[in-house]
Amino acid sequence: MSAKIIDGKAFSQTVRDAVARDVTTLKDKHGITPGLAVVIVGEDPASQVYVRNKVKQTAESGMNGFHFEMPATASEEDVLNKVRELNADDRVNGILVQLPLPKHMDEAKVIETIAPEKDVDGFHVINTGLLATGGNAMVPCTPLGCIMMLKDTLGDLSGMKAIVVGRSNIVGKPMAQLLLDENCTVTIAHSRTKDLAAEVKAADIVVAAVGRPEMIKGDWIKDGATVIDVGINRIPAPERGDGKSRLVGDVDYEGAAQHAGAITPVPGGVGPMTIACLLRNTVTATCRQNGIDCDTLQ
Ligand SMILES: Nc1nc2c(c(=O)[nH]1)N[C@@H](CN(C=O)c1ccc(C(=O)N[C@@H](CCC(=O)O)C(=O)O)cc1)CN2
Repeated sequence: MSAKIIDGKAFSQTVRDAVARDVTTLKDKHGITPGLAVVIVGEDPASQVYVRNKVKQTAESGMNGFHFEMPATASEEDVLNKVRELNADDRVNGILVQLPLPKHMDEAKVIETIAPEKDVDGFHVINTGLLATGGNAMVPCTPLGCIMMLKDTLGDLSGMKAIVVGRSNIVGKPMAQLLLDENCTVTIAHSRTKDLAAEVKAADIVVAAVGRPEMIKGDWIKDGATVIDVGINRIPAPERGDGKSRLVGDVDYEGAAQHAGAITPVPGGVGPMTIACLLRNTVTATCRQNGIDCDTLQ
């Protein structure tokens, strides 16, 4: 068996095109230009790349972008004050503080300071609570992108067995919730799970979000299963001979592609969908703040 490759780069472009159309309608019919504020603290090189892409794609979609860079030496209070200022700014519909934050800051405190209706990351406890109880939540971008790819690939997910490997607040837990909302039978696996191979083998849908390079082996995958690899791990690549590293996911891609029906690559799978969904969430937040039904925009 050779798996269909789920092209997150191409899919994210269709999401961004739809967002750009919605932004045009918001401007033309409602006189509103959505605004997204991105705050980065410190100089983590990967975060800088992600934020640069967010800022660029915000502008390309026709939204207003507000970009704030703070030094790693900034105090927690400086960051909280920036968030408070953005909460009060009517031009700003969405606020995102890039993670991870420097070690001396309490990430939860920063996230809980963002106004829940502007929390386009969906990390605020109000939004995680709404997601868990079937309310009108802002849904975290990476799980949202994963569920969109799964529905696009498989259609109705109802009754399927899904496993989420990883239980982080920003990916694993909301992912499991979204799969449950699609009527999947969901297992959440983690470092203490016994016989992970057998648990994965039973699943029609495997979402790997464990943060360990190629931990999920190819022969664990059930024939025909759909594999969504959230991992982005940079590992040494001596075979390149140029001293550079390479990116791999949490799944042994070559092995898994022999068994899976469909699989996301790394790079070019889940990653690009994360930023597209951030833009989608900013439009959603703008609509909700202005009493507009988002479904009427297209
Ligand atoms: N406030 C947030 N912080 C972080 C989030 C988040 O959703 N909100 N997620 C990640 C980082 N992230 C977005 O912020 C992100 C990660 C990866 C990609 C991506 O497109 N990856 C590419 C590969 C990029 C590379 O070469 O390194 C891919 O997978 O094709 C986009 C966004 C943590 N922080």
